Order: sequence, then C-alpha cells, then structure tokens
Amino acid sequence: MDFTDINTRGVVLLGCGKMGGAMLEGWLDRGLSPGAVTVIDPHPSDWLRGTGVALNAGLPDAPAITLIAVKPQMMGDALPSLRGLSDTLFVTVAAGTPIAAYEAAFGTGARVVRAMPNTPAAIGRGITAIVGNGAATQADLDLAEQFLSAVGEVVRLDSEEQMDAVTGLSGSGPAYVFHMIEAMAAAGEAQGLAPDLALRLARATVAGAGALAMKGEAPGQLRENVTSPGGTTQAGLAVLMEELPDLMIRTVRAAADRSRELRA
Ligand SMILES: NC(=O)C1=CN([C@@H]2O[C@H](COP(=O)(O)OP(=O)(O)OC[C@H]3O[C@@H](n4cnc5c(N)ncnc54)[C@H](O)[C@@H]3O)[C@@H](O)[C@H]2O)C=CC1
Ligand SMILES: O=C(O)[C@@H]1CCC=N1
Repeated sequence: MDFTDINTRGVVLLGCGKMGGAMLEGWLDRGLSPGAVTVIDPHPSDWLRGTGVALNAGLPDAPAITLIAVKPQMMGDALPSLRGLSDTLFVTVAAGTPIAAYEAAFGTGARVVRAMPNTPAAIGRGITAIVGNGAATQADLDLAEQFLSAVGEVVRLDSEEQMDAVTGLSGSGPAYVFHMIEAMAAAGEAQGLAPDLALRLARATVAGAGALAMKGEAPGQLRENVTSPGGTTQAGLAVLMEELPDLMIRTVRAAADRSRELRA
C-alpha cells in the first residue's frame, strides 16, 4: 500500500496491546512511518517504546485514521481521550461493541468502520472483516480496506449483525488452531515422541497444511488426497470426524454468543 497520505495526515491508535500491536507491527513493516503514529495507551509495552511512535502525546488535528483497539470493557474510560477528533475515520476492532456506541460517543455524523481482524496481521497474514456506519462513505470503506489490506486479506460484510459470527470464527480462530497444535503435539508425545520433536512436527504440519489450503483446492479434496483407502489417515479421521464438527459448532457458537453478550 502507498502510505503517503496517511504518513502526512497521521494515524492515532487508542490501545496498543496484543491486537493493536500486531497491526501496528505489520503497518510499520510495510511503510507506515513511526513519526506519523500517535498511540494513547497508559501501559505501553517495551516493544512499543522502541518503535519511535509518539506516546500519549497531543493528537493530530485530522488524522486519516483513528484505530480503536482497547477491550470493550475499557471503552467507557478510553473513548473520552479522543474527544475533539471529528475529521477522521474511526476504525474499531473491539469485539462486541456496536457501531451505535461510537455514534453515541462521537456523534451520529462520525464516520465509523467496525472491523474484526486477527493476530496473524502481525506477519501480514491476517483476515479482517469490515462494515461501515451510515456516515461512512465508499471512499472511507476503500481507505479502511486499503489500510487493513496491508496486514492481510479484507472482506466486507453486508450487515453489522454478521460481526458476532465473524468474531467467533476468524477473530478468535487463531487460538483454536494454536490449541490444535498443542493438542497434536501432546498426542505425539503420548505415542512416545520427545516433546520438542512432537511440537516441531505438529507446528510444521499445521503451517504446511494451512499454506496448501490457501492454494485454493477444496479442503475436502485435500483431505482425501492424504487418505489412502484402508490406511492410517482413514483410521485417524474415523475418530476425529466423529467429534470435531459438533465440537467446532459449539466452540464458534460459544465465542459468537460471548460477542453478543459484550454488546449488552
Ligand atoms: N487479541 C486478539 O486476537 C483480537 C482482539 N480484538 C479486539 O482488540 C481489542 C484489544 O484486545 P487485545 O489487544 O487482545 O487486548 P490487550 O489487553 O492486549 O490490549 C488492550 C490495550 O489497551 C490499553 N488500554 C487500557 N485502558 C486504556 C485506556 N483508557 N486508553 C487507552 N488504552 C488503554 C491497555 O494498556 C492495552 O495495551 C479488544 O477490543 C478485542 O476485542 C479483535 C480481534 C482479535
Ligand atoms: O477474545 C477476544 O475477546 C478477542 C476478540 C477476538 C479475539 N480476541
């Protein structure tokens, strides 16, 4: 992405923990100038202090983008720090908190894009779903999409209602996959492998399978390509496929339900 305009107008980041930090890391790697970034965060990490961004300083007049990346529970304390900003596009990544909450804080004319990213953004491999409010123009959505594309794929949603399901699937999803690596490694250990070897095999298997899946062939076909009739995979899948579909439905539903609760 061409960061020229954004580097001129500046970017404000409210909250720079795990998610805000992952995205900032990706943007800085791809050409966002540290001098263009103002971060408001009462507990800046050592990494953040080392980046050269302005920390807890005065806000620029009309930053191109103001990214909100605090926990939904902190929103009430945090949003007043942004009071006075009007000529900016607010992009929020908070789970649960509805667009209406930002309109209540900044006025109904405020341009707001609600986004749900995930932490692989730190290496440019995230996926972010976005939806704008009534005041956000096509140009605003294009800007948000361009900016977020610098750290991975972007998909546009038809309605804000879809955000809870997206949060349960791709927002929280990396944690499910990391747990899968942990569980596969533990299973390898249970079959007699040393812990470091089991972890190495599990991690590379998930990473390699993920990369192969991204080539576009249907995952079901890729699964069949591994499965020799009467072979080892078939024996393993007979166990996994009995449990996993229902377990995944319950997992994503629990996360989506929690997203709905956070809205209340
Ligand atoms: N961690 C993840 O994988 C994802 C997180 N999100 C959303 O991102 C947001 C942040 O989550 P995390 O980064 O995981 O949490 P976090 O706890 O790592 O980061 C929150 C940051 O906000 C700062 N903060 C607290 N009070 C503040 C205030 N009054 N003003 C400014 N900053 C303040 C904290 O010091 C901390 O650095 C949440 O709303 C979450 O729903 C969305 C997608 C994925
Ligand atoms: O756990 C959470 O609430 C946040 C939202 C999606 C991923 N992490």
